[in-house]
Amino acid sequence: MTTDTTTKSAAPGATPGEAVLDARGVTMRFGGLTAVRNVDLTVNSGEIVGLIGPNGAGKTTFFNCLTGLYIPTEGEVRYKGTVLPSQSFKVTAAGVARTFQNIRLFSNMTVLENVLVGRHTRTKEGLWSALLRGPGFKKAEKESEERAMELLEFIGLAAKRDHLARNLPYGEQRKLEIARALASEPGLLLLDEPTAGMNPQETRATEELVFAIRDMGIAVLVIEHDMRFIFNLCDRVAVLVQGEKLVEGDSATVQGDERVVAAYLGEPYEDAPGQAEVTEVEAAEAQADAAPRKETDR
Ligand SMILES: Nc1ncnc2c1ncn2[C@@H]1O[C@H](COP(=O)(O)OP(=O)(O)OP(=O)(O)O)[C@@H](O)[C@H]1O
Repeated sequence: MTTDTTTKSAAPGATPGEAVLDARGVTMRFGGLTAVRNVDLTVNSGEIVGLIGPNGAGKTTFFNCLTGLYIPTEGEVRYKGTVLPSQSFKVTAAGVARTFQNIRLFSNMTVLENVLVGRHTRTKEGLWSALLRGPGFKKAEKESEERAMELLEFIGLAAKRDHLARNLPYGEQRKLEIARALASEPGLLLLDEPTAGMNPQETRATEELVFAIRDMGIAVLVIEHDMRFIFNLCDRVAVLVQGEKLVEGDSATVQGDERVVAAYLGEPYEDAPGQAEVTEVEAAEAQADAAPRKETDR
């Protein structure tokens, strides 16, 4: 594989407690369907924030708006005070990394190579330098490999550095995705259902891993359906229902909120959308399903 180079830093670090992510009024429409409506969300440095909601609530769409996969129809997303660019590789270079709901590894590359790929936004050697493999390139390549190995040690996959990604058990593939995201040296990590398909033991290990990532100084925003995982892990939890933020608060507040229970059980709650709005959304969804979808992770 080609790579690399000298480490470049992302945006300067946020002061403890300052907003790392500040999303304001984010709205995403697909034709007549409003998948995300006027959502505000902040993630402060040192925080782990959870984003929950029933299926189809707009969680992944919101993530896609934060990471440049979608350009929000309305609203603004700032990372450490600066408006994020609208292309995903620039968002990663700015300091926001993510994993996907469906694992997206380079399955025919080794574990180490997958992590090295994640470092490309932090390297600055040009094409000629890489082709000529001069001393600058070799030094940078060595540094990059050392950093990749540190990350593999951190997530517990160093012994499998030369295994093909596709031969790893499912839980380890998910860990490798996290290591690859960390390789871009982010200040904010977005995890989309990191424990999907994991057994309880793997889920507990992932919980520990996310705490360790937070302790490294990386703020975390996580989508997850596993409520025990979310409520153990998160300093704050926001609940999306039908594209809107219904509630936000600490775990106890959210768990005790009857509107959240109602949203999950499908029961009506005060100010719930009326039947006319529900019918409108269903019609728009049917129309969106019939239309060709953009080639993204959904
Ligand atoms: N590219 C797209 N084009 C049209 N509609 C879309 C697109 N992506 C998502 N949607 C619609 O937007 C709504 C929100 O979907 P989204 O995947 O963001 O929800 P989610 O909360 O992540 O769901 P889940 O928990 O099932 O993953 C759904 O009605 C979905 O069908």
